[in-house]
Amino acid sequence: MAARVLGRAGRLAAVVRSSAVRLQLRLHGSAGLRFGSQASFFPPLGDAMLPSGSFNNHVALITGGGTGLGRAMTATLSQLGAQCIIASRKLDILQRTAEEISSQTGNKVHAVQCDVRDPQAVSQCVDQMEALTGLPDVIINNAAGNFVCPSERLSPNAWKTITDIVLNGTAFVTLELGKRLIQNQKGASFLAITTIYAESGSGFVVPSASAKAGVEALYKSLAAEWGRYGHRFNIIQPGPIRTKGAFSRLDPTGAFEKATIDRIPTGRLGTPAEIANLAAYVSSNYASWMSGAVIRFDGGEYVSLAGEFNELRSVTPDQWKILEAMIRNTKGS
Ligand SMILES: CCCCCCCCCCC/C=C\C=C\C(=O)SCCNC(=O)CCNC(=O)[C@H](O)C(C)(C)COP(=O)(O)OP(=O)(O)OC[C@H]1O[C@@H](n2cnc3c(N)ncnc32)[C@H](O)[C@@H]1OP(=O)(O)O
Ligand SMILES: NC(=O)C1=CN([C@@H]2O[C@H](COP(=O)(O)OP(=O)(O)OC[C@H]3O[C@@H](n4cnc5c(N)ncnc54)[C@H](OP(=O)(O)O)[C@@H]3O)[C@@H](O)[C@H]2O)C=CC1
Repeated sequence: MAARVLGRAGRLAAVVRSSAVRLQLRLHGSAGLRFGSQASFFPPLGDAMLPSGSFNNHVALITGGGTGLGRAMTATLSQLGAQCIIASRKLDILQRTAEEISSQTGNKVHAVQCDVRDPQAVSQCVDQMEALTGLPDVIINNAAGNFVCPSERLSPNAWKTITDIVLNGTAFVTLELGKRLIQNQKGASFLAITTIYAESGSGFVVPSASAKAGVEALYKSLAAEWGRYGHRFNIIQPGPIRTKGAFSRLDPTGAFEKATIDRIPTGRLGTPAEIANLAAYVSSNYASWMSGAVIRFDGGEYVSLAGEFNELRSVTPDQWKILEAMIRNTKGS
């Protein structure tokens, strides 16, 4: 009897061992489900989510509002009734965007040239804004600079350029407006756009990772300190959303796009309209109890990269039968 049981166990172990070799071969050949096919479960919606008029009589400043995600946020806020000011270095681009959005929504978008690295330029930009619209109700710190680069190739000026735009720029805009709003006893919503690797850090974008982490510390700190002046501070960490500015500097050949999509559990990149809806909600009076929040908006990419067993997604149901048998076969060993 014992010999029969041992014989059966031995045969099972042999089957399991040879199946395991086949399984390993197949895994190295990346068998299994294509993760990207899941996108059909998660179609993006493009229309504005909040009720029309949600930002009537509101003024919004969006840095980097001429392009990419900043442009999409400006379009949504403007559609919902806000008077917007967009600020960055390239006045021609700002003016084109402002005219296009104003003509679509019927609400005025103002273009103001400003390099956020220069505190004097920021102060002049706020002077200009005060004259045009008065102080803002909504501030979105969205302007950024970034490029992929091995850290051993970074010059001091490369480091300074990125950290000046991202951390110092955000601080200059936030402090200049904060002080004037406090003086005028006016409350406001501040939102910073960071990135998922502000939390984890990431090689090859080290100045950006360091500066974005600093922005998160700044916003969490001010959420605690300036609530007494009527100010809310929140953070959105976007995952990959195709914009010319980001993709041309982070994946210039396009070689990494497919692998990026494959690791996102919702099987696709985000869209500018989706983050614009989230930014509008966070900046609106519907979110008046939200402050100090860090909202990850990445289709699940962060947790997908973090979990060390997540690669097991490529194991097929048949392969699981084999793995399970192998694991059960360890009983008593
Ligand atoms: C596994 C790979 C996965 C790929 C995934 C696909 C994509 C995923 C997307 C996910 C995105 C996540 C986070 C995104 C964060 C972002 O912030 S994206 C926004 C990007 N947008 C911008 O950067 C717009 C603005 N950028 C610029 O204007 C410029 O790029 C710059 C350089 C930031 C600033 O311009 P400027 O002031 O004119 O500066 P320069 O004088 O040109 O340069 C200053 C110094 O920096 C050095 N430099 C510049 N470029 C590089 C480079 N590519 N490599 C190394 N060094 C560089 C330059 O030489 C200067 O230094 P020196 O004076 O010492 O020479
Ligand atoms: N797209 C993505 O996948 C992700 C984006 N993000 C973040 O989203 C935000 C928007 O990025 P995205 O729209 O993709 O990229 P863009 O390059 O389109 O946006 C960056 C904006 O910042 C402005 N800017 C750059 N330097 C300065 C400066 N010195 N002073 C003032 N404005 C400046 C640029 O305008 P100008 O050149 O006229 O100055 C531009 O409009 C950024 O904060 C980025 O870090 C985060 C994670 C993922």
